[in-house]
Amino acid sequence: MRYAVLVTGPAGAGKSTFAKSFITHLAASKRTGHLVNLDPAADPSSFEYEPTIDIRDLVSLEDVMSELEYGPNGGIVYCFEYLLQNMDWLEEELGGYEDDYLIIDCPGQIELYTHHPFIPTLVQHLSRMDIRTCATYLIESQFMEDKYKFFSGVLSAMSAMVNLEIPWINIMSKMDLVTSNPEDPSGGARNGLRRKKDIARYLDPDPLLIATTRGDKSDKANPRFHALNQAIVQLIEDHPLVSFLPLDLTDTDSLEYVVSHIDYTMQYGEHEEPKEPHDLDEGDFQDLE
Ligand SMILES: Nc1nc2c(ncn2[C@@H]2O[C@H](COP(=O)(O)OP(=O)(O)OP(=O)(O)O)[C@@H](O)[C@H]2O)c(=O)[nH]1
Ligand SMILES: [Mg+2]
Repeated sequence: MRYAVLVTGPAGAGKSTFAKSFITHLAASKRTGHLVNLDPAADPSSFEYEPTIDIRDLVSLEDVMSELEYGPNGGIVYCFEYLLQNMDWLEEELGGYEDDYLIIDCPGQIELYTHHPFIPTLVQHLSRMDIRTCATYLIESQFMEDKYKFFSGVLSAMSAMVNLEIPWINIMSKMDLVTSNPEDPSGGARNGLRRKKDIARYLDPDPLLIATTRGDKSDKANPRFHALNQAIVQLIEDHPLVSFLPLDLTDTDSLEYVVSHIDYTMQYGEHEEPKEPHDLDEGDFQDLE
């Protein structure tokens, strides 16, 4: 059985950093993971881990920009379209990895998740290849500093996930930036997240956070804005699809918690046979003699 974890989310959410930490964590637990880079704009010098499969071997953003005169954003969309037309390339690249865990680092372009069928199409191909897939959608903790930004993140997560027929996990990344640090003079109060309870209202989004309170100036200034907020509150209340797992990469337990959720949603290991002693090389015993 093969497994794949798609790492998606808006630009700069910490996808590549999470993917790297994930691989490191698997290696430390003696599990084999492979990094698949699907970001045609990734900077090769930033790879701490050489990806096993790299979209840039198929199509490079630089070439698309110089030869087809695309800008960087249209260029990425073009690269992804090209990938979907050449899925046999990916199938071939993926062919040789049995019993493995693939971590697929995706680009941060929001269009790829909201108005193109890229991820659903990719997911269909993966399931045709008998790869059990789960998706993660990261948004960064700084989004919690601004209620409106946060809810636009929630809505983007919702719009990205509704079309998918695979398990989906939302992750609030960079939690190390919000834990109230005793050395921070504001004690985390700067972003209004002093108390655990406040954070909980974001991780399990409480739509009342954006319900306009009476006496709020914006309420008087623009009644339409108020009506829109009410509609969004209603939408989130009626469809509580989105909640976030906090991820603090400076804390191994936090990463382990997220990984165990991912394993669980994919029912990882359910089909694994216990390893027989003959799976070990004879050489393994020589040291014991
Ligand atoms: N404090 C903190 N910073 C982080 C964390 N994860 C990522 N960053 C920083 O956030 C920035 C973006 O991280 P990336 O991992 O490149 O984000 P990405 O989602 O892959 O970005 P794109 O591929 O450009 O969309 C970098 O400067 C990282 O060092 C984290 O857990 N904590
Ligand atoms: Mg990245």
